[in-house]
Amino acid sequence: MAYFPRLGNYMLRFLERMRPSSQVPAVRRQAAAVNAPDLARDRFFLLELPDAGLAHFTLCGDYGEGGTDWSALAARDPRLEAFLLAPGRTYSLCVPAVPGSGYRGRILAARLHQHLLQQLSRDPFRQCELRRLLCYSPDSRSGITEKGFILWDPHDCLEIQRALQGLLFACETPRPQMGMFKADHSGLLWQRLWELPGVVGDKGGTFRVVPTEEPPLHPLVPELPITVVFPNLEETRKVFEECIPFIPEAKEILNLVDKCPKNLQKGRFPVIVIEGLDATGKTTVTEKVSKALRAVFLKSPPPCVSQWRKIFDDEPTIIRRAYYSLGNYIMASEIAKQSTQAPVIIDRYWHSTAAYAIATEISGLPHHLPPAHHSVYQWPQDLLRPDIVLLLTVNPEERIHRILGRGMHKTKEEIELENNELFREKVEISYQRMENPSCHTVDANPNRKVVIATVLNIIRKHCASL
Ligand SMILES: Nc1ncnc2c1ncn2[C@@H]1O[C@H](COP(=O)(O)OP(=O)(O)O)[C@@H](O)[C@H]1O
Ligand SMILES: Nc1ccn([C@H]2C[C@H](O)[C@@H](COP(=O)(O)OP(=O)(O)O)O2)c(=O)n1
Repeated sequence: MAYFPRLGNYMLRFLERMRPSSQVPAVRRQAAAVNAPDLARDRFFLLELPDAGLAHFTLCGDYGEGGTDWSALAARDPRLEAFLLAPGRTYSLCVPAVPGSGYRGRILAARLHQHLLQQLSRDPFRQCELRRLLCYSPDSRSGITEKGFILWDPHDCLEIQRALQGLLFACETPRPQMGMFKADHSGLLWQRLWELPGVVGDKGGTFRVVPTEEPPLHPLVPELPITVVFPNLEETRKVFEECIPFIPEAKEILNLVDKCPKNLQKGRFPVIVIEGLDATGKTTVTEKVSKALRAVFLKSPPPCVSQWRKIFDDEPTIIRRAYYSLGNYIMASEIAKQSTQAPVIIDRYWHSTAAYAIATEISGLPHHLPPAHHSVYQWPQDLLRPDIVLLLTVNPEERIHRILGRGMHKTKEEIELENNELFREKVEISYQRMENPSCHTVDANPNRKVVIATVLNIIRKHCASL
């Protein structure tokens, strides 16, 4: 018992009980046939497959009541089976929602999810493959989503099972729910939920994994405005207030927000935003263009909050995105002030906050992103608007060439961007769907001189005073 010496024999006996039998017990299947099993209609799951496709399934309770959709029970999805029944052992882990507690519950669940992610990225789990799992209600109005993982251990080590047990025991209630997948003698896929001894309310059981159709909208889309793309300052503020007990810097940032004047007005000079993925040339362009236009150059997040950036970058997305969002509101008061004196050029603003948040949150392929004109692509009503936003785009090879040429320390997100062409595509599509103001796309592949001339040309055409 390398991991949990205190649990001793008790744990060993428990683990022994949890090792699955080679077949789903016949009595269960018989009971299912007699008692007319019901699909667990309130819990659907979404699994991100290795090719970034999404597979959806639900669980069929073996003692359910009500109408039985036998055709659905017989349904099979070869992609799901290939992944969940790969040689070795596949586990599922889902962080339960904290019911009825608003942002507080979401933040607690997000922190537990982040904690599990950190643990599952360490030894002994390094030998395993980890994928995103989402539990959702098929009725998007009624349900709160729960995030989790699928963990594939290609070697089916007892050490991994023990370590997972330890993770569960170490979590406070409500504990994550764990299960593992198994084929019966006819190759049908089942999930067996783990039952924790001594924990009231933890139900085990074996359930048929039934593939379901992809819903018209990615299940996370309806809740984006309360999870990562907050529609206004008041909502963002609420998230940060809940963070104060465990991140004291949240209070300092809220104090800065409170010092900003209300009902900001832009000055008479134009406000220009330069957007784009990392290494598309934003810094190069903003520096040269601000010189040419004698403009004030601003970078977001602003210096008064960027000292805490690392702290918030390490937090779950709900907190991280609230940090960048508040940074924009603080930035707005500087824009209002400076634009009374001179043109203002800004390296990133709201469009970065929204585009990165959407692309990170929505798993799968570009067609899973929220459809064009969705509310998450709209500029917040209470945030000072720029006059023009330019989006620099370069092809993936050129961008990687520039990143390598720069040779600087790369952030986790930059590495992900390099490795993950799909993520890059999703950020860029999200940028291009932004509205009021939308982005003017600039081909930034040519040499610096050409790109700067193009940018100046667009700005001068758009802003008559320049
Ligand atoms: N048009 C261009 N052609 C070639 N290299 C460029 C061009 N624009 C910028 N670079 C180089 O690419 C790298 C990334 O540019 P940078 O302005 O820092 O991008 P960002 O601010 O978008 O991350 C830098 O080394 C920069 O000198
Ligand atoms: N206003 C802003 C600015 C940055 N962000 C986020 C979006 C990405 O996660 C990172 C990118 O910032 P980073 O400083 O790495 O980008 P550049 O180096 O300027 O290309 O910050 C944001 O959400 N809102």
